[in-house]
Amino acid sequence: MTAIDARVTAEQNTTVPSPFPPIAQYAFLSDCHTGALVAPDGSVDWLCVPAFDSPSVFGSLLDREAGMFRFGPYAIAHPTARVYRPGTNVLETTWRTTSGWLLVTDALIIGPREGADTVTPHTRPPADDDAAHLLVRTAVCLKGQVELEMVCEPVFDYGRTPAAWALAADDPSIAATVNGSPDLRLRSDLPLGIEGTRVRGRHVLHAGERAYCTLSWADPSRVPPDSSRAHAMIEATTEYWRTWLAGARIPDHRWRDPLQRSALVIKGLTYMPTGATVAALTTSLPETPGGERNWDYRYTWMRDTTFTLKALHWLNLEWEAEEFMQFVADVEATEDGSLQIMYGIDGRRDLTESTRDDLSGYDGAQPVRIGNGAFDQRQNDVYGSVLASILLHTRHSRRLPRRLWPIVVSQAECATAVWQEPDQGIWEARGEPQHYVSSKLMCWVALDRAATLAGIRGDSTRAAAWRDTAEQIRADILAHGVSERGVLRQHYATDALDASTLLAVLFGFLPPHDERLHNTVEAIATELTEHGYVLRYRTDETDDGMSGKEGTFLICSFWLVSALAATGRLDRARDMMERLLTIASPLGLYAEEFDAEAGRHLGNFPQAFSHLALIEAAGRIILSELLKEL
Ligand SMILES: OC[C@H]1O[C@H](O[C@H]2O[C@H](CO)[C@@H](O)[C@H](O)[C@H]2O)[C@H](O)[C@@H](O)[C@@H]1O
Repeated sequence: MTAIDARVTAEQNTTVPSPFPPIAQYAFLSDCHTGALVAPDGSVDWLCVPAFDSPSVFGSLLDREAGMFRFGPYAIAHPTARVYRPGTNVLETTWRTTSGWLLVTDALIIGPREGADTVTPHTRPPADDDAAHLLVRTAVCLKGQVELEMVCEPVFDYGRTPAAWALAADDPSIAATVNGSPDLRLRSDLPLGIEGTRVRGRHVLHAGERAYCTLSWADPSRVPPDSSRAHAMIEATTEYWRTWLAGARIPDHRWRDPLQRSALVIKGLTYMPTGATVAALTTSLPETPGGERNWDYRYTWMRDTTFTLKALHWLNLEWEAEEFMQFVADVEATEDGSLQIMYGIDGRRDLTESTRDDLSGYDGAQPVRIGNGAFDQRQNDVYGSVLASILLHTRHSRRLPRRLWPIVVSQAECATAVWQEPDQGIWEARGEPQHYVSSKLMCWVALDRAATLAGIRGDSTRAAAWRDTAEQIRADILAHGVSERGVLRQHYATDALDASTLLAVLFGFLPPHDERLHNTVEAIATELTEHGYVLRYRTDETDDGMSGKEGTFLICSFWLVSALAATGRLDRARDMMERLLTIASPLGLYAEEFDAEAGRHLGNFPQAFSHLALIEAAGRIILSELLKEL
């Protein structure tokens, strides 16, 4: 049975339909300060303002009582079609009712203010002139007539504080919250009425007629006063995204659409004020349906972001690398000079985790976590991720910025100091520390890249010392990290497999023809897969401190594609890539995991990890195809 067949069967067998839409049914909007998830019925079920990691005002994603904002035809829940405007994060939803057709367009507004210079692909937008802190929703009746409904019911602080509204005394088309944090301002050309904690508007549109509503949480001067300005702002936002995307070098290939969508998702997960990226838009979408593997991903992991830069590099998008290097240069290291494994998007260090037991969780998956307890973990792969991206950036820009050299030195020293120590590993296991092979091989990456950087800087003493340490690490891994059958292990005390050892291929730890690499890739492809998709490890073989079985991990599946391509098995790589592309959400998005049994996405959404690995996998195959043609 294919994954799609399984999904159809699972849906047919469901007797009581869940009130929560499947994760993959959500559309993603972004203004590079925050993002929204729009359900198929036209309801914004997730929005945190003003920033990605702020408390939610619309939190129906995690509890049906925690706030929503619907704009669509009255009493109709299923749209006819949903698409992004090509090359943008602007959503268009088409509805067919018994009496007519309606088109709704949704965007979080981003781009230069009116009158400001147009943004060109490689020019940074003027400071804080990027997001209008405004959600704009427009509707046009395409045919016949349609009764349009708007219901706006925010609940502040993750569903804790219902909104109190007041209509503006001088303008009844404006409703503002009077107890909000921040204050919200709703404007529409529909007649507005306050019903307790919600504002509602309803109106019949005839063919050719338009309507709009906007919700703002900052500067009221940027709120469009009428439908035509609302429409113009959506056009400007469309232009903004297309202009940004035009700066990417995306090959003219059949995978152009998924590559573009992935680039737009990653850019949409970037917090423009600091250049940090969030790992995903959401918190606590479950990795195990109904289970406890629920995490808050609205933070910046050094690992995730540096992998992101590597992916953007494939698309020649270097501006983001420049921004993130500045973020790295600015963040505060810990006392021993090491970087934390993750930070807040504003660079803050304390991400203490708490649970919100008053929320039902997505489809009953509890707890809902705010903050992430992994923030002070020791994960020794981080130094390698950071140094690999500094080297990539240096090669691309043909210079090693002076401000980055102290980071090179401190990260190389940290890797030297810790590579022999056990850690929590790349998967942030909450069990006992172990000698994870992928952590050690990323320490090898750290010293290998640091040695190259020292050579570029002309520091031959450090270059030689770091090269020497890199060789010691390599020897240690080959002595203790390879099982008797010649496969890289998860950690030194087990023969269990772990998909993170595929990083040995991706970071060039051994030459591509090395037998141990081939054995590892084959073992993962055949023994660590479900329906052809890759698990990061088997939860029954690994103590990660959690209960419940999780889905297959999408980054690992794309890593396998990259590894197959890098080790010369191009046909298999291509086949697997095509299969992975078929399981994208209807709008081309990926969550963190895929439940291959039930054919559904699991975990936080959309997830940078999955999209960045898609870009690298596609890039490697396309490059190999080109090289073969030469
Ligand atoms: O599975 C346990 C851990 O899961 C999360 O970590 C995962 O997401 C991170 C962000 O994308 C990624 O960097 C890491 O490699 C993944 O394992 C969660 O954030 C952890 O707290 C949790 O222990």
